[in-house]
Amino acid sequence: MPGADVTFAPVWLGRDEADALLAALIDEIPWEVHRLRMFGRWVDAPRLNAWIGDAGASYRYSGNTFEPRPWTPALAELRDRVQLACGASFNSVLANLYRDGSDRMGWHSDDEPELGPEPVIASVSLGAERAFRFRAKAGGDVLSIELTHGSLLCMGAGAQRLYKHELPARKRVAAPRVNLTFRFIQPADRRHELRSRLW
Ligand SMILES: O=C(O)CCC(=O)C(=O)O
Ligand SMILES: [Fe+2]
Repeated sequence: MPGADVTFAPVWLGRDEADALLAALIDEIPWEVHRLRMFGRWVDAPRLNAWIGDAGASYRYSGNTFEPRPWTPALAELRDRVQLACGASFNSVLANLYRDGSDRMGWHSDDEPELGPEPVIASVSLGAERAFRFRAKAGGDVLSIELTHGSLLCMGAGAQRLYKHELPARKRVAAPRVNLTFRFIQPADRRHELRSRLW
């Protein structure tokens, strides 16, 4: 991917560990339906979500402000390992539960101001294998990769600034998939500093 620092480990977790983690997360995460503002209307997100993180790591997207829920035991342990693997620090995670192949996420970049100018975002996938697609904002071909059970995708510099990504529906899939995107939310005072530097 020209200009973007993206790495992918298809078998980051072994099968037994990935199976156990999938079951634990479906059970212990407080899943909810997030309502999103789209083209002036409020709609239910086509998946379940939870925003989890350190106190103060609140996140604004699609017309909402989400206050973080506390780390669960499995997520706190996983965060430490993801930090080592991707070489970055994370204070929060957006958890996505795709109940079956109809659940999906549309084209977007994770470029909200609280993520800072060149965020590192680490994405762990568990459960049903689904396609993940990148498209350069400048145009050109779509790049598709299969996000396997137990895989780790690190999206670094350039990935959000230059590209959009999506998780399209895959109707034949009946099994659930959990995806975790670990993020670093800039503290509120630092956000102010980042914004005022633009003026
Ligand atoms: O489910 C995925 O693999 C992608 C999730 C995603 O792009 C996000 O949470 O921002
Ligand atoms: Fe994303």
